[in-house]
Amino acid sequence: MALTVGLRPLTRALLRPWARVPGAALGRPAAGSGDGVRCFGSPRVLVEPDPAAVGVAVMKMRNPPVNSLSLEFLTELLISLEKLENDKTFRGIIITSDCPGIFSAGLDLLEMYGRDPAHCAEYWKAVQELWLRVYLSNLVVIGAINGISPAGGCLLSLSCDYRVLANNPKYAIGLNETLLGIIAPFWFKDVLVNTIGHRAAERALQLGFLFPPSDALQVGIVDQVVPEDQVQSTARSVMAQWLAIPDHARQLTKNLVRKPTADRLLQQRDADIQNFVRFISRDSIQKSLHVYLEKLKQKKG
Ligand SMILES: CCCCC/C=C\C/C=C\CCC/C=C/C(=O)SCCNC(=O)CCNC(=O)[C@H](O)C(C)(C)COP(=O)(O)OP(=O)(O)OC[C@H]1O[C@@H](n2cnc3c(N)ncnc32)[C@H](O)[C@@H]1OP(=O)(O)O
Repeated sequence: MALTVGLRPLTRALLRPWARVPGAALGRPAAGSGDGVRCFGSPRVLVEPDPAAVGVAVMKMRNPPVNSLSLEFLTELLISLEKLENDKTFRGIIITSDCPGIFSAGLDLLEMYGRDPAHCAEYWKAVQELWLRVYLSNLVVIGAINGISPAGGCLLSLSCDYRVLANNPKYAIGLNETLLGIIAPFWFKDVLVNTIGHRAAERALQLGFLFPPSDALQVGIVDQVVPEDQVQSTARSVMAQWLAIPDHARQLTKNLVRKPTADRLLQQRDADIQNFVRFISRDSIQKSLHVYLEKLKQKKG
């Protein structure tokens, strides 16, 4: 899937061979990777082969303070995902967070507030790309959700094949866009409907539900809820179960199930970008984002 078509110099620069990132070339331990484990990645994304599971990589999101999906962060995630897809030694990825208490705070609001249409278009293209890359991945993708996961963070989780959530009441998950005065685009909606059903999705989307773990399990937005210190080990054991299936049969089946949903976006990506730019540029929407960002600041007292 072409990554750099239509992207501006900034993003193309970021997409240059990731090995530019000091110490992060494949095979050399990246800074802070500890005991020389062969890993790679970039400043905001650390990818480590799982020492206990052959063919499995753990992708740690580390864009402090809240793993908000900025354009740079999205680009680094895309680069790491592409490398894993192209490295045939990997069959599965566990996506998790290195930011305590937060899986991902979702899309970076500052990429959508006070930005010109060209930037918003570039940003939305990267958001689309991340979803398509994860949702259609040939790898087994398991979300080890070790923190709160609103909106874009929930979409990332829903795009995995399986979701393990830590049993911490603070770690709510959901598409809460209406609480910000905005909306989830149709492909966010489609993935939620596919996961929890039409009526539950309709209610959750309109009310901007953030489901605490027990409710998230009950409605089906996650597959398992476990004690916080068992999230990674549970993700690893589920991965082993999924990797016991022959890759080609599992990949063909995943594609059979997911391609119609992905095609709805693939057939209208430019129109979706234009719709996003028109919508997000509305004065009323910009005002809503301003109010929400102010609330976040006031929350800190
Ligand atoms: C009719 C046609 C329609 C066409 C439609 C087309 C498209 C649809 C249109 C738009 C699509 C939008 C889809 C949007 C998806 C999203 O993901 S929007 C983001 C939603 N995220 C949230 O609501 C989470 C907001 N954050 C929080 O609730 C909290 O920060 C927290 C994650 C619970 C963490 O709390 P805490 O640990 O207390 O940390 P702080 O709140 O203090 O935050 C630390 C700093 O991080 C900043 N921040 C937090 N979240 C974000 C974010 N998402 N983006 C940017 N920045 C964020 C926060 O402001 C703090 O910054 P400072 O330290 O104050 O600088």
